[in-house]
Amino acid sequence: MVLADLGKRITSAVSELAHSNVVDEKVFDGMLKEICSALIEADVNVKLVSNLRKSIKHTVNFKELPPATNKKRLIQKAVFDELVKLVDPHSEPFKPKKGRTNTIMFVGLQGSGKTTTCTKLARHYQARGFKACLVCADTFRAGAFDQLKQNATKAKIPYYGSYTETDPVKVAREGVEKFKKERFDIIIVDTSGRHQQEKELFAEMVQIQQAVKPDQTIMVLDASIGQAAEAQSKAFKESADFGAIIITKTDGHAAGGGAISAVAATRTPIVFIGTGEHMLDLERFAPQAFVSKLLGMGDMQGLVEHVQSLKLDQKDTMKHIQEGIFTVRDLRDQLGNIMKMGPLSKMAGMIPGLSQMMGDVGDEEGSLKLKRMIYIMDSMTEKELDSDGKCFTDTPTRMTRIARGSGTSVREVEDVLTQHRMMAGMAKKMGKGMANMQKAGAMSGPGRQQQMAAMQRRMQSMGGGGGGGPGPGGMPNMADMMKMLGGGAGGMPGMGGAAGANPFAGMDMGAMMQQLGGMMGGGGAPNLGNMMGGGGSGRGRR
Ligand SMILES: Nc1nc2c(ncn2[C@@H]2O[C@H](COP(=O)(O)OP(=O)(O)OP(=O)(O)O)[C@@H](O)[C@H]2O)c(=O)[nH]1
Repeated sequence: MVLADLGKRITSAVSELAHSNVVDEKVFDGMLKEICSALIEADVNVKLVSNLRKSIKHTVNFKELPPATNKKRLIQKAVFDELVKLVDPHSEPFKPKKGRTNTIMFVGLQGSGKTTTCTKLARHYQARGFKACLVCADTFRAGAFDQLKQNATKAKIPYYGSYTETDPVKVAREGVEKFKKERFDIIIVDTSGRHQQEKELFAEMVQIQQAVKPDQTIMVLDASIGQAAEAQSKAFKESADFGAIIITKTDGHAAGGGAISAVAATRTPIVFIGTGEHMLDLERFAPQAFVSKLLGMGDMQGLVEHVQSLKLDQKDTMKHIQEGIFTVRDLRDQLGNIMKMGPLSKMAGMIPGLSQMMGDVGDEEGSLKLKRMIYIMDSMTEKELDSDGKCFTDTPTRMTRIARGSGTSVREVEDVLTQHRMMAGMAKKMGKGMANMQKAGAMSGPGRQQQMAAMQRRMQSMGGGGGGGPGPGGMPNMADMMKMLGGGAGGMPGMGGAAGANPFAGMDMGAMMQQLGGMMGGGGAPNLGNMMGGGGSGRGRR
């Protein structure tokens, strides 16, 4: 994604400033210049870039800074805030409510990804307990209904459309009426793609809008639209006043800045971004998290949401970890879950600092490695899987048997077992941490308050706002744990600051990175844990 290159350039301009001994106006101007040319090259509208530059200069007001000010921090914060402003129109998007019909209509240029995104969005709401369905009002493109039907069937979403009716307004009206009667919460209407010049098609779009009276109209924009975005989105806005934007294909090679500029041109919020062709490749867009991710500072909230939406079965493993146990089977289940989460590069983008450090370890290489690890564990006996791994050190011939059975090498089997040992060690510490937490939960009076306050402080020291801390007694889930690891979502993340100390000694961000780095054969990313400032235990090979 070229947006990532933009992020890297901005991050490097800012960190150059952070590393220079003297921060004078010349250094500051140099940084601003680099940021602005990076934005312009990424197709962000020139006028917007110029405004951003003025705003940063105005906020920092270099000449009048008192000598004691922490200039670096002030400048970093100003850059972060202005980038957020660039993608934040300060208007709340529509939020669908359960128990009533919410009609959403999609509009956009031909081939922008409307049909695909309609299904992604329906699936998104379905996964969150809404009764969702799709209506195909694209009678213009041959095959449009078939495409929607195929997508909807795959995602198990009810749909409506017609092979014979040529009037899209009629199809849209009939579809919405039918699903309203059937008490669907979310009805998504897909319309045909059109060009700014096609007057009749624009008129037709308005007629559909009048017929179905959508609660929200969403414009779909392809990230590759470039500088044309402003004119196109304005043309749509004038005809069908849309209230939200979804940018698709942000995983492609487009600069993406044009689509970002459309937000400012129409003062409309981006609600989601499409990050791939798969049904699950839809991410909720939040200005702060987006900029945070763009600058390689991660998006823990996004990660938590993503993990929650997958509804992974973590019960057994979580129960084990709570007890300080981690079996070989737990490792296999966790790796299986990681594979479900989608490309590693996507996950890495959400974890602070990881995408930059992952370097050249490609998705393919990473997932091949994971698959081989799973093959290895699939060749183990049930007893071996449920063990703590000691049986392999006691009888090393087991490793030869497994290597042969899985078509891998003894060295790879050893690697899996090393990985398991490290995670088991972490689980043990984690188990102790949980036990302490439960003790604090069971306590009453000032003792409990003290313990809880101490825990809260430790979490806050990890860099984020801290989200109120874990509930006492209740079983934590993977998402909660990730929240703890990332220091909770919300709050301004420290620019360039990696996660710091950790509530469970040894189980820290650094260690987790090391695990991920290790799993992917992170030869190119040595000692990720230490680089992150965490105290990971080091990945040793026997
Ligand atoms: N890589 C990637 N491809 C996407 C994304 N969203 C959609 N696509 C692809 O873009 C192509 C066009 O998508 P469609 O959904 O058919 O586009 P459309 O806007 O409905 O097309 P019209 O009906 O002609 O207007 C398809 O091949 C999709 O798989 C995305 O976020 N990333």
